[in-house]
Amino acid sequence: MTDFPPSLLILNGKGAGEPALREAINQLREDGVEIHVRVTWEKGDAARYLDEACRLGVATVIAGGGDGTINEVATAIIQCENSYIPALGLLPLGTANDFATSVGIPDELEKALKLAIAGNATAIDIARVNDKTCFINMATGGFGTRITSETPEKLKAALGGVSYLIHGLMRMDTLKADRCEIRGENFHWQGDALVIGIGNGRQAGGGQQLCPDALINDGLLHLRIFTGEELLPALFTTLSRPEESPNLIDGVSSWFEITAPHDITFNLDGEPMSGREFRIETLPHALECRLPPGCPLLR
Ligand SMILES: Nc1ncnc2c1ncn2[C@@H]1O[C@H](COP(=O)(O)OP(=O)(O)OP(=O)(O)O)[C@@H](O)[C@H]1O
Ligand SMILES: [Mg+2]
Repeated sequence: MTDFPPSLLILNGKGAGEPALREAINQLREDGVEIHVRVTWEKGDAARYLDEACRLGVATVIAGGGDGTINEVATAIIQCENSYIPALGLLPLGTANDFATSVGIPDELEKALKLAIAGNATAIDIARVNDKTCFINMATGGFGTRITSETPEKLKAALGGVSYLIHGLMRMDTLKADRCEIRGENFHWQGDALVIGIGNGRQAGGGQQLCPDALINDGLLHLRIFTGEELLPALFTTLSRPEESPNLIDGVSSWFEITAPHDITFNLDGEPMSGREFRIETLPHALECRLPPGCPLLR
């Protein structure tokens, strides 16, 4: 175990109190593994800790948290100007953990931690929105957006991924289609959208497979639009039997442009961003990530 390369774990403060994690870290250290731990309090902390990781020269920066934490660490990695850039490791400690779940990170904390430190580093894509904000997993707009961005923190903590769906059902009064226009390579669509999913990864909102064929290292984004003509019934048949639904529009492109006459809120890995114009593009092979063998999201 002593030949494990050094790493720095960036732990989201929300999940830092876990005694099993302390135990697992202590065990690794006893086995001679060099592992630094830093805890975040607010947005921006992950980027500051990445600077420290570079100074320490660690091989891996582990994102300990949910999709939002992975997003912050991955964004900091691709913006890093150091000559040696650490790989990303994943330790799922969030609510939905959609990215980590879909790439096959083990549930068991100790196994996930070992994989994060010593797994094979593979180049993966990231998506960038309006030349600035990134997402590594999914951007969801419309109804799904409201589900995630309005789920109260406490409910999230108590119910895990399921709370996204329950909260969405409680807030059916907010269900409303958004008119928009979407362009991509060989793609153009205009109409009323209920949910828009744009995926580098496949699932969002606690297990909803919005882009079931997406791969994270193919340089492409997968788009799925749930059209709004039939509102609620459409959404439920679509989520349960996607292959039979007349309410789905799919597209694949390395970029998409979305414009709307009213503000759309997109959730980028679970963190909201509003506007009327979005240009989303992939940055192919922008960072290295330690993934399990046979990861289903690699081509
Ligand atoms: N100590 C802290 N307490 C509360 N929030 C924090 C803390 N540190 C960071 N954050 C914020 O937590 C958010 C990211 O949370 P994250 O996505 O990792 O967990 P989650 O939302 O519970 O899980 P998931 O996205 O997988 O459902 C970011 O907005 C970040 O700024
Ligand atoms: Mg989150």
